[in-house]
Amino acid sequence: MARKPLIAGNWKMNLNHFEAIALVQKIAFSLPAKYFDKVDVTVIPPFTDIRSVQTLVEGDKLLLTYGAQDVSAHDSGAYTGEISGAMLAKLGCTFAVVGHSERRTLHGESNETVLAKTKAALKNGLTPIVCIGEGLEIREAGNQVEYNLEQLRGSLAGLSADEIAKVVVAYEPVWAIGTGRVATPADAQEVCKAVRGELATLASAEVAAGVRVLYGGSVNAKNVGEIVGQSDVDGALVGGASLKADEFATLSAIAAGGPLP
Ligand SMILES: O=C[C@H](O)COP(=O)(O)O
Repeated sequence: MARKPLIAGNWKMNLNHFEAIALVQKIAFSLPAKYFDKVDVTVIPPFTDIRSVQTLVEGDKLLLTYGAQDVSAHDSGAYTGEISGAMLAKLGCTFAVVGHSERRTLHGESNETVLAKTKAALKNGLTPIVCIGEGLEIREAGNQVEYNLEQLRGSLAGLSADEIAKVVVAYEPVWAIGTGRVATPADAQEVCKAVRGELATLASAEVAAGVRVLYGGSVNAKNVGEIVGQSDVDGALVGGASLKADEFATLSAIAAGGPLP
């Protein structure tokens, strides 16, 4: 099954809502409609920017989508600082990132938490981008496939095949995030292929063939072509390079198969 590539720009804790508007305007200017037949492009700003991005995207009928960097596992109530899936859906979000390694490491999120957030996203019609990824020690010991599949099983445990069909998986080796040390295309393919195999076991071969599996970790305009050229890599979760309009538009165009903007 042909899977449309997805380029998701995770801004992390960068850019206020004025800067968000400027960046989205520049990206949209560089990526006219023809690209969107071949690639889905989404931006994942901080929560405080989402309303401004919504106004711009809806007002100017832009074809890029947007999402959130996290979602609460809870529906509503006394959860200070949390943002619910219903709130994000009301803001027109398409995606919610769950289980990013920075949440797992810095905020102690377990697979159980990630699973609860994945369910909350699905319940509210958001597409969860479920992140998995090994640290350097695991990679150096050669246990990356086993480790990632365990995270995947834990993060999707008990979901139905229909639910799994609605998920995007992002493989992000922790040692490649923000370090400039990108995994080789073969490294990315190895784990993404194993992820697809595991999805076939968890759901079905048909579902696995339709789920988009992204790679993330120091992706930029120079390396994206080779990475998304791998048969089981369906796009990228981009951090640093998503903050530069020209570079993000260029790497999105490359994922679309060109031409360069
Ligand atoms: O979510 C994005 C990833 O953490 C990758 O970040 P990076 O492209 O800055 O390495």
